[in-house]
Amino acid sequence: MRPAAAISYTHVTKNFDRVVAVDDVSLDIAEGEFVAIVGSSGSGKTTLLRLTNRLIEMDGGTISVEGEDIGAVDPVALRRRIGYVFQSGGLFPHLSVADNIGITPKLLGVPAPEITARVDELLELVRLDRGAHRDRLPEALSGGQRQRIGVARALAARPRIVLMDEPFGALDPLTRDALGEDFRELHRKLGLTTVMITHDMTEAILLADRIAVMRGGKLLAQGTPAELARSDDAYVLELLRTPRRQVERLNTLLPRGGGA
Ligand SMILES: Nc1ncnc2c1ncn2[C@@H]1O[C@H](COP(=O)(O)OP(=O)(O)OP(=O)(O)O)[C@@H](O)[C@H]1O
Repeated sequence: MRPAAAISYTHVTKNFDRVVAVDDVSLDIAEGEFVAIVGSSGSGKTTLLRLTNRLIEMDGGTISVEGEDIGAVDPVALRRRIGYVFQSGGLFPHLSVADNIGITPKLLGVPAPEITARVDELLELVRLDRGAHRDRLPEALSGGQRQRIGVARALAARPRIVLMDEPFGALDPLTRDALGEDFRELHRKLGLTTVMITHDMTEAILLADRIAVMRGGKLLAQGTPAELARSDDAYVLELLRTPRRQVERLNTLLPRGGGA
């Protein structure tokens, strides 16, 4: 028997007025899997993620998380079981780094000394120096540091599932690469199930086990990069052509055997 999916979407639909934001999407995400959702702006990626932890409610279909229909789970309890990393960190500007990271444990009534220890542990996990960062406000951090704090905050209540909405999109390429690699390692080390939205097919191929492609609210295709390459959908193939073209151009333009 196959193990229960960590997240299972069955015929999920969400409308906003006359827009069908998510249109009959069915997708299973296995425990421990890293899945990237790729698609252009407005294809329904964020809506699908927000339906998963009941930030918004669906109009049709079902979603189950760890075998439980989310309709039967209290939304607040559900959100504590699922970490969420927002596009640009989504940190509270008036709270220090430590208070941002510790906010969920605080709401859960964890005693202050335990929160302090957990914050330190999380800062270490996301590779930020505790002394230098604990008491800073988000405005005093770089974009990459803010995203690291966003990841630490999402992990504070020890979720087994993490949803990430274009977490590395606004970063310079080197920081983006480093953070992506670091998160992939955290995903492995902590045994997480991760769903990450990205516009960038190269990032999806490099980080995810499996890629789901959305367009106009529909799930067009899903599979490993090699499986997607065998798709007969023109849009999916076009998405895959971009990373290949980049590699070919880089191979032409960058002399091999140098520093790069
Ligand atoms: N709260 C809302 N009210 C009305 N329409 C909405 C709302 N949220 C999303 N939509 C619409 O639903 C569709 C899907 O939006 P969604 O944000 O899920 O796309 P996306 O793929 O995440 O886009 P992006 O990559 O730009 O974040 C879009 O047409 C959007 O305008």
